[in-house]
Amino acid sequence: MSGFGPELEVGIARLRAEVANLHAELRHYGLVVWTGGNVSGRVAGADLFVIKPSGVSYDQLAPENMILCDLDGVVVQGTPGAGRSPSSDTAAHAYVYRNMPEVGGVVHTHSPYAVAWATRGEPIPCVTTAIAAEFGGEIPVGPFAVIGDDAIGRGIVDTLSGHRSPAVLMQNHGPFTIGPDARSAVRSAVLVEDAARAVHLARQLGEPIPIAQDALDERYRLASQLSP
Ligand SMILES: O=C(CO)[C@@H](O)[C@H](O)COP(=O)(O)O
Repeated sequence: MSGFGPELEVGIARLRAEVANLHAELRHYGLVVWTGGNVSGRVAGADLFVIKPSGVSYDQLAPENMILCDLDGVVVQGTPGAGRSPSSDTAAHAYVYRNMPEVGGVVHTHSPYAVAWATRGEPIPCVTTAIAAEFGGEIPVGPFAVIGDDAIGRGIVDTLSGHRSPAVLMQNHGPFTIGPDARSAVRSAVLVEDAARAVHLARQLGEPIPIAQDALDERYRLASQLSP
């Protein structure tokens, strides 16, 4: 126990298990290789989040080695997993949690089709009903930014604030997704790769047909109503 009070301890323990398990989904859908990529989740009722350790094999990820951080990305000492460094993208996740209070989960992957679009700095156009439903329009591109300070987080927040899309393609890097919880952010990470692949394939055949704005809006509205 780390002195947070019993209710918070239970919440943190549940989130550790959820975040650890969700990493298996990244592998299941082929979104990551080696130790790249990361999932985090905000602790309900506290200025804390849980994220994976850096450089640890996916096979070894477990609730007890997930790392608890404050919203500045500083590891909470004396908690399980605190002996390791948190994922190298921790500062970006922390920036998002600090600046987007509605966000409860953040995911980053190097899923190959989405990375390919990111290398071109080209938004993925909304040319399927699946893209309209999940992203409500094109999937935007964020600025080029390197790891080390708040630049990646700022790029995510600046691009996604007020945008329907829960996904941004950070230029020359890859997709970051957000959601009300970690599972939703993982779902968007899966769907952004699916969109990137489908539109890439469509372009091999010619120029995809755009969806009329009113039809796109209606599809998004319906999907938002049905969304769990
Ligand atoms: O793209 C990057 C770095 O921005 C990440 O995907 C890292 O590859 C994550 O690795 P860990 O530090 O989490 O092991």
